[in-house]
Amino acid sequence: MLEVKGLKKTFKMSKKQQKIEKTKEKIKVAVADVSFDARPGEILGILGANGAGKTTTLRILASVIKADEGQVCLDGADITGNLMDYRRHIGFLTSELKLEDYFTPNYLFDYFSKLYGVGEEQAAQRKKELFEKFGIDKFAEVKVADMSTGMKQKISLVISIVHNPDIIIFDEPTNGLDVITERIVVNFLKELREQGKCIIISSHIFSLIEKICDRVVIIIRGKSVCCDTLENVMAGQPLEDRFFELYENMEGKADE
Ligand SMILES: Nc1ncnc2c1ncn2[C@@H]1O[C@H](COP(=O)(O)OP(=O)(O)OP(=O)(O)O)[C@@H](O)[C@H]1O
Repeated sequence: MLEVKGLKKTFKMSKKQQKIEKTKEKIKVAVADVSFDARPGEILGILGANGAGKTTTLRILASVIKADEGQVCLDGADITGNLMDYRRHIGFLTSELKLEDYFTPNYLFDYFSKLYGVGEEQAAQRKKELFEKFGIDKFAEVKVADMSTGMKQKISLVISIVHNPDIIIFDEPTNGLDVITERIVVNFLKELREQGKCIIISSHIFSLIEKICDRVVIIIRGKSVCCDTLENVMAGQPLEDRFFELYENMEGKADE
């Protein structure tokens, strides 16, 4: 089980950012207080508006950046105790990932398999399976530059899990995808859940969270305001209505 306790993360604001956000504050609190847990065999959805702190939370979880405060524990042990070992357990798909134009899917898959120390035979078998599943096989030798956005997204997804991790962290996994690719990705996430993987996705799309998540964390202005089963979070209402109820509640508190 992955436990996230009291995360806080601040960033220094650039002059440009201060101008955009119309503030003189030098520090941006991206994550103020986030706690939740994620379990094997479930899809946990992190729901929040733009700028709520979802990506920052996932980057901390994926050990790309360090929290200022708080802890991430895997099966009771703080991940900072053995980061290299922890990283073998996780696959991270970030919406910020840019694939270099001149590489091919074949090259990228082999490169990342070697990086994760996956044996050649095992990597070849996994590549065949994943490329077939996502329809990448026909494009295996085509350069990224000549691919559609959907195909690039599928390649990014596949290379993030070359090492068959048991914790899968996907930031906005269906963003920018056409309906067919979205369906393939959603079905794949459900398949991974059946295999007992622990899946954490972030999204601002209510219908996606309602469709596939078992449990939900709602982040509002950097704070996790709930972490419970989808049914309990919804409390008999559409998720969107429930979200705005919690949102208005937080806004009210901020005005006090
Ligand atoms: N490196 C950084 N430097 C300064 N501010 C940052 C940095 N990263 C994030 N922020 C700010 O922190 C806040 C939370 O950002 P984050 O990307 O975590 O939100 P998000 O919920 O993922 O939103 P979105 O859906 O728009 O990506 C935003 O206001 C963002 O501008």
